[in-house]
Amino acid sequence: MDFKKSNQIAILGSGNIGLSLAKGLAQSGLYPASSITLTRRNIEALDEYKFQGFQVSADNVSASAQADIIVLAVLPQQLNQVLDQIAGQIDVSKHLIISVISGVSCEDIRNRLKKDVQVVRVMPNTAIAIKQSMTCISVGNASQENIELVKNIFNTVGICVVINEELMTSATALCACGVAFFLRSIRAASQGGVEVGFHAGEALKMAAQTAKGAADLLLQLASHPEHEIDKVTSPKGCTIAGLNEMEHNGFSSAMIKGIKLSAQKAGELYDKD
Ligand SMILES: NC(=O)C1=CN([C@@H]2O[C@H](COP(=O)(O)OP(=O)(O)OC[C@H]3O[C@@H](n4cnc5c(N)ncnc54)[C@H](OP(=O)(O)O)[C@@H]3O)[C@@H](O)[C@H]2O)C=CC1
Ligand SMILES: O=C(O)[C@@H]1CCC=N1
Repeated sequence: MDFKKSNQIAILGSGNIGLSLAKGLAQSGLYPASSITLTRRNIEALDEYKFQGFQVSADNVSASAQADIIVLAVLPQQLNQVLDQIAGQIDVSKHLIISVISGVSCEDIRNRLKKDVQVVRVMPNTAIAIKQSMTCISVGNASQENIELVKNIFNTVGICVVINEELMTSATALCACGVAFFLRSIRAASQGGVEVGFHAGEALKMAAQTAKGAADLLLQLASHPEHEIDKVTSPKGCTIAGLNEMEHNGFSSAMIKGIKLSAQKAGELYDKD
């Protein structure tokens, strides 16, 4: 029997990232909707997912008892209550816990559960819904078999890398918050496009495809951004005029400072007590 497909997953906290993960997993075919239980307190908000074949529940305890993999996807400030609820159901010989929660270490989770259960920390982004996530994983105390299982899951819904746990808050800023940062820059480009003559809808589509092409130049050619920029900037041309104007206004500096602040904030989201 295929080990992975035999697993049941419970996603405790089915909000933005929990549902994005559920969609990506179901789309990938690795876990059918029927093998995924989605929980939240307001389950009426999950009606659409119930209709699609996911199991939905407001009961974290029974969802955890039935699952092999428990995904923690509530806000950091909601975590302790959930851990206290499910602690009694955790079976260290069966359960694997995957936490997507920012700023909470694997050790924090084990300490709260008072159990030496296997905990892996992952940082996906919302592009997981379309199998395009950049996901960072820190393996905690997981067995090699479970590490391979988690890597397989997150490689199926995007690309994953294993990193040291102390870099997880940095990964949160760069890769998870990063979706918002790049989206805002695409939105700003489209607003510039409107200023120079395009309707909003067409400007957004043109800006998004341009951003996608630029990213693919780096990913597909393993190229450096400045190398590709040099090819665009004709001498005395309009690209360098626009680019330098952006830099005079702090374009790179704003992105760097924003990522630094996000990473710092990511480390301050959880109150252990
Ligand atoms: N959004 C993102 O892009 C990413 C978020 N993260 C992390 O994922 C976590 C969730 O973030 P996000 O999805 O944005 O937040 P959301 O607020 O969208 O989702 C949290 C969900 O948890 C549910 N919830 C709250 N309390 C409970 C409970 N006791 N039992 C079950 N469900 C509960 C809420 O629903 P209800 O109120 O109905 O219970 C809500 O749907 C955070 O820790 C964040 O740091 C990580 C990577 C990316
Ligand atoms: O904004 C947040 O706190 C969460 C963590 C990463 C993305 N969203």
